[in-house]
Amino acid sequence: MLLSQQDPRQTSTNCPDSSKTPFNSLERISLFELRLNTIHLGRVLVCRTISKPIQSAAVHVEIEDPIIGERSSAAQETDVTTARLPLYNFNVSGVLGDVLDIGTRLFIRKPYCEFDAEDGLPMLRCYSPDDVVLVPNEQVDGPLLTGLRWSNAVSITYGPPVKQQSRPRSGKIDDLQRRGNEQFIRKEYASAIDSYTQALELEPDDVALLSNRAHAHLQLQQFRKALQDAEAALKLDGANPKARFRQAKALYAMRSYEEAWNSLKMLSKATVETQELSRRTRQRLEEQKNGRYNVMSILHEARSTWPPYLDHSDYVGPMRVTEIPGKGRGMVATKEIAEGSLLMCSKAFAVVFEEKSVHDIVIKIVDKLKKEPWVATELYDLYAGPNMPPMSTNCTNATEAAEIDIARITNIVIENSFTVDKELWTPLSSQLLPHANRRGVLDVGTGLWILPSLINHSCLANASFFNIGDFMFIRAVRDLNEGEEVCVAYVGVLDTYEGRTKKLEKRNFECHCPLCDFERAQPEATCRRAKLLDEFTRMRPEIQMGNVGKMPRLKVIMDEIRKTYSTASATISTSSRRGKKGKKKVTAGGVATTTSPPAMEPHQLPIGLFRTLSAYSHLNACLGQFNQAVQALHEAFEVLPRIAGVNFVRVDIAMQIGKMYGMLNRFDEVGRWKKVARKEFQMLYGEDQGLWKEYVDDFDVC
Ligand SMILES: C[S@@+](CC[C@H](N)C(=O)[O-])C[C@H]1O[C@@H](n2cnc3c(N)ncnc32)[C@H](O)[C@@H]1O
Repeated sequence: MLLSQQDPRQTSTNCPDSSKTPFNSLERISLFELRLNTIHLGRVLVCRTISKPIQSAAVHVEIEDPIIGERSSAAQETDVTTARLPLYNFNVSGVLGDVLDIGTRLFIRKPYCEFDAEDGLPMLRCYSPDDVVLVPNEQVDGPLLTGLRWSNAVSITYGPPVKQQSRPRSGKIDDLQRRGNEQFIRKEYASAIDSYTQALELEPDDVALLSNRAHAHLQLQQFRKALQDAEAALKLDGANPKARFRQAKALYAMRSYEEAWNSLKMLSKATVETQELSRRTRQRLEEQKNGRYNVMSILHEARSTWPPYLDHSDYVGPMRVTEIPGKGRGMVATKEIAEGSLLMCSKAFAVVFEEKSVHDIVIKIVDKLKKEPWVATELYDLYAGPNMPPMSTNCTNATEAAEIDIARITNIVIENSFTVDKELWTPLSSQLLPHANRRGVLDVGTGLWILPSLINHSCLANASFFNIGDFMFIRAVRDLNEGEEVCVAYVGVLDTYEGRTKKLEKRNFECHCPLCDFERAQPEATCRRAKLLDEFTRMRPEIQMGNVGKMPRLKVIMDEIRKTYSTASATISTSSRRGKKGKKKVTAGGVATTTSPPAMEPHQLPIGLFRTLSAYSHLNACLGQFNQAVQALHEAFEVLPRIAGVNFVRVDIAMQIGKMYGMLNRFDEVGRWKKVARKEFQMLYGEDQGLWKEYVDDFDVC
């Protein structure tokens, strides 16, 4: 509404006016023309209500202007001006909702408009009930109504009531409907559905029954059935607002946001419920189309909801599913993708938030299949292990039961599920870094996500994932070439070759990432390194406690690990240079089969040194030898390139280096390393300022 600011309580005209002045002698004014804080004497506002009235200190209702003149039907919906109207001293004999039903036309004398003290939005005021007249529905014409048309938002036919052509409803149907309604109010939704169904058997074309049954299905989260009923009702009466709203609600719940939006557009935006659903639908479309998520607010949402099942859209970046030789299906980039880009956001198919057995999530999935049988198609399409060939099912009908194959579901969970964290910062850093002890060990659960399940593993993964509640976000941690395979890490790269291989063996495959191939080709050096790291692992608790007596042995272990790499690199081609990008192997099908190469060749990545360097830095810091401590951290940062799965460690290390420089009064370096940490952080979580601040505050506390 366009409003011009004037002095409070100013009158717009000197024209004498009283509550007795006949309406027909007043000049009509539109909402659009109203000036702020002005009593428009001699004027009358003709409008109609577009929401149900709410009774508090005043009766509150929303109104809209009529459409004046010829305008296209597309313009009608968007050009209509609406406003809020509190009616004080408005005494009603009878049910308020009946007296002031949606679509009631009002004449308002001396309209006055001001800003609401609470929310600062403009609204109309009407203190005297004599200044408001309700125009009966039957009255079509009259001087003030001449030439007025209304928007399509509220579909009401004005004029004398049309004689119903349809045959009268039998008393039995009325009884069944009443029973259904009572059951609905008692939240006995299944029984209500039963009653409406019995009534519909007698009268299949009853709009109210279909719409009510849709409502009951919505309560039971039987969205497809709700949609079927709402659509059947709309076929009989396309202007039925309840059926339309239920159609939109079902479509929203089924994550068909575009269709939900189209449905909402056909409906009045007047009610609070409709407006709220429209707002949420627009947000979901923005997320789905542009991958724009407010991560911080999603985090707040997850922290204030239990269980944190969140209401957000899925997003898929420039990637496609394709066959990857030796790996089954996988995902590849369809164009060059910059590091830090969001690749995917996905809502879990099923999730348990506490540490529970596989059985618990299987039960959840079975429940879901019973409620929404059509989701079986995407579930059974997932990899179910080497001994279970793919199963195709095409369960599209809401009433059709999905085949419940417990053995297959169990296998699918084992092969595809991800661990679920309750908080964002992974516990990995607190295990590795003695200084970093933030939120402690996190409660973990298990989740199954459909599209992320098609992403294969690499120890040198280029995509990292994290979850907030039941939402998974996946980002590229390095630049990706077009056609390059997108991989996440199923196991941590800081584990030894043997450790990683054993874990992957359980999943029935052997990893052929450049690091695994390199370590496999150097069995002696790899085995020696594993033994040294084993010894280090045993010493680590004491190192973490600050036992500086362990320093000499730690130094020996570190030097020995360093040697295992120099032996290996002497026997491996030394043609690759530091910083050189790896080459893609392109198959006949044109698909790159390598994962994104890290900045260095594997034998130049002495990743196994990382943990000892970090521990060595810690002991030096305990001795107050900050120069040596910071030097070791620098090396730790160098030996661990940006690899998904452990990249949070780089954020931590960069922060540690900054902190250490602070001890040395090198404040220029403090700022520089904070920037480095910020960049690493953005690779994982995007550019959310609030999230970064929370992390920094957390870090400063420890
Ligand atoms: C979560 S699924 C990944 C999608 C799967 N490739 C598919 O076709 O549905 C995990 C399975 O994919 C295969 N896989 C994943 N990463 C692999 C890799 N690096 N090398 C070989 N097979 C791999 C293994 O069979 C593994 O058990």
